[in-house]
Amino acid sequence: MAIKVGITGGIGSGKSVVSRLLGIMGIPVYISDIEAKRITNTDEVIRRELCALVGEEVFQNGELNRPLLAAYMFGYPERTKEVNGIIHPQVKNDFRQWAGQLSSKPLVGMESAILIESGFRDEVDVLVMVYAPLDIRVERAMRRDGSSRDLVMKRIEAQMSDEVKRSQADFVIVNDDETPLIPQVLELISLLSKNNHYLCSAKNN
Ligand SMILES: CC(C)(COP(=O)(O)OP(=O)(O)OC[C@H]1O[C@@H](n2cnc3c(N)ncnc32)[C@H](O)[C@@H]1O)[C@@H](O)C(=O)NCCC(=O)NCCS
Ligand SMILES: Nc1ncnc2c1ncn2[C@@H]1O[C@H](COP(=O)(O)OP(=O)(O)OP(=O)(O)O)[C@@H](O)[C@H]1O
Repeated sequence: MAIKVGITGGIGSGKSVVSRLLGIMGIPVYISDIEAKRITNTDEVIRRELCALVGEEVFQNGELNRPLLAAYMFGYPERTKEVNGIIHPQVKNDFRQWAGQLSSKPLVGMESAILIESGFRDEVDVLVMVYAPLDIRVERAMRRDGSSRDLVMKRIEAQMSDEVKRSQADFVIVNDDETPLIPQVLELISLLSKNNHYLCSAKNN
């Protein structure tokens, strides 16, 4: 049975970078943002419920109108809760199926900015928080998405505070543009893979 590692952290903290490093090290990672988008575009129940909540225009030419949904929900906590309530249960089912197919792997990951808020804490065995100071996160997200500060701040307000995230995490990876990132990821992997041996002995083959 694979050990399931949750990777969380606020927008711009560097979860995707950490997930990419894990991927390079042979650890499959379920990227919730990507999978949530795929599921939202293909699941008929989600489509029907989102149309009923937001309006038919939330899908355009069969595809989710992301800027429209983002404008509808971010900045309105009640709306965010309703949208999450439509999408997240399906993501949870999908993650379970995905992880089930990879049960022979020693480690698998699940990345989500809102892993705890969406009720995924119990789906993972170990929770890692990727931390970066707020000002750095905002600058990174603005640069990456070409977004305004206001848009980034609205998303941050829809996410749990770093303090609460940290209190639920087992490990913290600091990604503050100063602390070297790769040694932390390597140490995490080696800690979680104590009984796994990837390297073959040259003598015994
Ligand atoms: C609102 C949507 C359409 C906006 O799409 P867009 O391409 O602009 O953003 P993207 O999905 O790449 O998300 C970027 C970042 O926004 C933040 N974010 C996304 N969804 C949420 C949310 N429901 N609550 C808080 N923060 C969120 C995360 O930090 C995320 O990494 C999209 O984020 C979405 O469908 N969200 C609902 C599904 C969801 O909760 N996804 C998050 C993981 S399950
Ligand atoms: N250590 C780093 N050095 C240089 N750039 C970095 C570093 N960490 C992150 N970045 C850059 O900052 C931006 C945000 O990082 P990333 O996409 O990994 O954040 P995230 O936590 O996945 O955010 P989101 O919640 O929006 O998905 C990206 O453009 C990424 O390349």
